[in-house]
Amino acid sequence: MTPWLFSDKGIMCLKSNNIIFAYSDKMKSYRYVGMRLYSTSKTVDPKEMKTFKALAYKWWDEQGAYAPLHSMNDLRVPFIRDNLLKTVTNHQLESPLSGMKILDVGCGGGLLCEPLGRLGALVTGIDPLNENIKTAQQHKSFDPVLDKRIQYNACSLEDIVEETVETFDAVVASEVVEHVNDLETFIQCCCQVLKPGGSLFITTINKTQLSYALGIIFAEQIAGIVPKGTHTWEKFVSPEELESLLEPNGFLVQTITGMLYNPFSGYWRWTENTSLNYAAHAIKSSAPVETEEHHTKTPGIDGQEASQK
Ligand SMILES: CC(C)=CCC/C(C)=C/CC/C(C)=C/CC/C(C)=C/CC/C(C)=C/CC/C(C)=C/CC/C(C)=C/CC/C(C)=C/CC/C(C)=C/CC/C(C)=C/Cc1cc(C(=O)O)cc(O)c1O
Ligand SMILES: C[S@@+](CC[C@H](N)C(=O)[O-])C[C@H]1O[C@@H](n2cnc3c(N)ncnc32)[C@H](O)[C@@H]1O
Ligand SMILES: [Mg+2]
Repeated sequence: MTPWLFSDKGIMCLKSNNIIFAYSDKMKSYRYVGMRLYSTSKTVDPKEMKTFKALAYKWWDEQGAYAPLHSMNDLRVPFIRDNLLKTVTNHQLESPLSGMKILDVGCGGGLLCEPLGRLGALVTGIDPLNENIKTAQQHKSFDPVLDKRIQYNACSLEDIVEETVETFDAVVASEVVEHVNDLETFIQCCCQVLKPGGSLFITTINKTQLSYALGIIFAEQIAGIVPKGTHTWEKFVSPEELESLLEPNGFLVQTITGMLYNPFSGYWRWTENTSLNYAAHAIKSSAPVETEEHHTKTPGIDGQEASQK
């Protein structure tokens, strides 16, 4: 990673712990400028960061604003585990994901990192918002086993892509893609950090009239299941749009299946109906991507792709 920022204060250097320094020609040294509040990048929307910052210390309140994400673990943890186990020949019963490296992008307070760590996986959780990562760090530190298996980093996906090319067996982006800018770049980065044959797991909200009525009007304005202003319907992603981004960017879609939230019980169930929430599993193709012109393309970011006849 080259942690350089360019600003009206000259070239600034981002050191670890998100502390920003600026180089002073006069003093011939770096001086402290301040703390970075969230990672800026092509895929991070500053408006979204403001929304999430307001709730950054509420992640582990099981009855609070993130209650539906706590109960979603009943579906998404077995979904990830079982699909990953299809790719291995044998596994330990007690820690079936032992040895697997998982990247949880947009991990928030670590609600999904922790159960994946308990299944034996080595989990890297990243989130652009410092406050989320602080909450996640603090929570895992209560459990010495998880403390070793999980590492957190306050950064965007683009920040780590260069140093983690083909590193992970799985990338998870749960309830994240409807909050990102430039979804294609986001998907391309997911592809780059995955090993060939690695798995991408996405859960999100479909872009339908029903998701507007129930996901925004009902869930936010009427029932208060999700805080007001959490979601913007225009940013919702349909399974068709997701597939149309995954397939040309090096993925083979395996499964797309619906999830239905029962607001009375607070629990989720699987359904064939994908008109509200859904989960997707795609595998990074081992072969290079074929483009329309029959050129061989290696997926890259910012349109930097190797092309050969
Ligand atoms: C205009 C207006 C108000 C219309 C509403 C009228 C109305 C209530 C119509 C109901 C129609 C209906 C029942 C449709 C269901 C469609 C369907 C697929 C039916 C299947 C039938 C079936 C199998 C039923 C089984 C029994 C069951 C489960 C019954 C419940 C039915 C029901 C009422 C379903 C609606 C559930 C609901 C309110 C869904 C909201 C959808 C949604 C997108 C919620 C977001 C949930 C979420 C991901 C929360 C986590 C989260 C995320 C974020 C973030 O930033 O992303 C932030 C947070 O704080 C979070 O908590
Ligand atoms: C609804 S929360 C989901 C948290 C976690 N994945 C879970 O399910 O418990 C969305 C998270 O995505 C993060 N996020 C928003 N935009 C992002 C982006 N462009 N890249 C990575 N994470 C992002 C937010 O900071 C927030 O923590
Ligand atoms: Mg969301």
